[in-house]
Amino acid sequence: MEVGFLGLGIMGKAMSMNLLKNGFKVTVWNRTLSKCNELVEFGASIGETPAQVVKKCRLTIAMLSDPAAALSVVFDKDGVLEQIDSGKGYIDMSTVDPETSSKISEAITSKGGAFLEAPVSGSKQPAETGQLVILAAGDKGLYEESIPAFDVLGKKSFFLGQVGNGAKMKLVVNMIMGSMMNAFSEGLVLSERSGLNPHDLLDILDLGAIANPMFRGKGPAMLKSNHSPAFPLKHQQKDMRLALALGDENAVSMPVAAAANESFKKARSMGLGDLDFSAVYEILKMTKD
Ligand SMILES: NC(=O)C1=CN([C@@H]2O[C@H](COP(=O)(O)OP(=O)(O)OC[C@H]3O[C@@H](n4cnc5c(N)ncnc54)[C@H](OP(=O)(O)O)[C@@H]3O)[C@@H](O)[C@H]2O)C=CC1
Ligand SMILES: O=CCCC(=O)O
Repeated sequence: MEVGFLGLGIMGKAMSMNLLKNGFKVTVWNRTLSKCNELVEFGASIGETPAQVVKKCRLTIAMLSDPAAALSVVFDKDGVLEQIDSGKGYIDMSTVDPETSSKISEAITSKGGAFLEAPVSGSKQPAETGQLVILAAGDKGLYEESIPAFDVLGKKSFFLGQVGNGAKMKLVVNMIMGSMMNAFSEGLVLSERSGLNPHDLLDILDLGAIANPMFRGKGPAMLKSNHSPAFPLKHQQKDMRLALALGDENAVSMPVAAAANESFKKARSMGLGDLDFSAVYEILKMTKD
């Protein structure tokens, strides 16, 4: 199957590589076109614009940084809208808010195309090994047609109904994750400052009711101040902001998430946005009496 792929950042590169390795023909585009070269070495073709990719492929997947990028790739000159038509599908796997997703959906479907939002849970390594969790919503027919690709990209796909539900689910999950990362970081700092060995804390957490892959996977690197980016902090802060807006719309009080968002914002303002979101630990560590 010929698949187009727009956006070759941390996630898009790993996902498109996975499709190539599993026998899909892939045509890639990235705003910084030089990032396509590595994929070409593995057999990908290059589309010079999003429109060219859509013209060539029946299915096009996008994995872009944020709502502004997702909208730009669809609506700007040489964008997806110029070539989408009936018989073609567009799948946006970026993490965006439901309003952005709905805007894109309306534009695509008004030109006869099919649209699916399909944000993912899971980071760089699950993207490399095809272990993502796919949170799809929108056109059911396109979802079914996309299952061979989703089976390569993920370990499980959910179809959540109408457009917006995938985006909302993803924001809820990441809101919880961002809050957990803050609580975890505070716990590491508290253990160190109160004279405990934080490595003992990691071992104890891992044996108890709140053991989880995030603490297990990131804890040891955090204690070495290694925040090599798997999930950039700037994207986690974007997700907290979008989740808080969803909370506003639904009159849900979220003081824990709001506090976590402040920590991520502070970390961004200190230039840590391109590091892993675990770097929020560094700003909590800086707080002194
Ligand atoms: N990293 C992770 O663990 C996960 C990330 N996500 C979500 O997936 C999406 C991608 O994340 P990730 O790969 O980490 O992000 P990166 O920052 O590594 O990549 C972002 C991509 O978006 C492109 N881009 C940014 N702005 C624009 C624009 N205005 N027009 C066109 N392209 C643009 C970048 O192009 P260029 O190379 O030119 O800068 C790049 O291809 C985000 O929505 C993120 O929240 C979801 C699950 C996990
Ligand atoms: O959006 C990013 C999610 C990262 C993860 O699920 O580990």
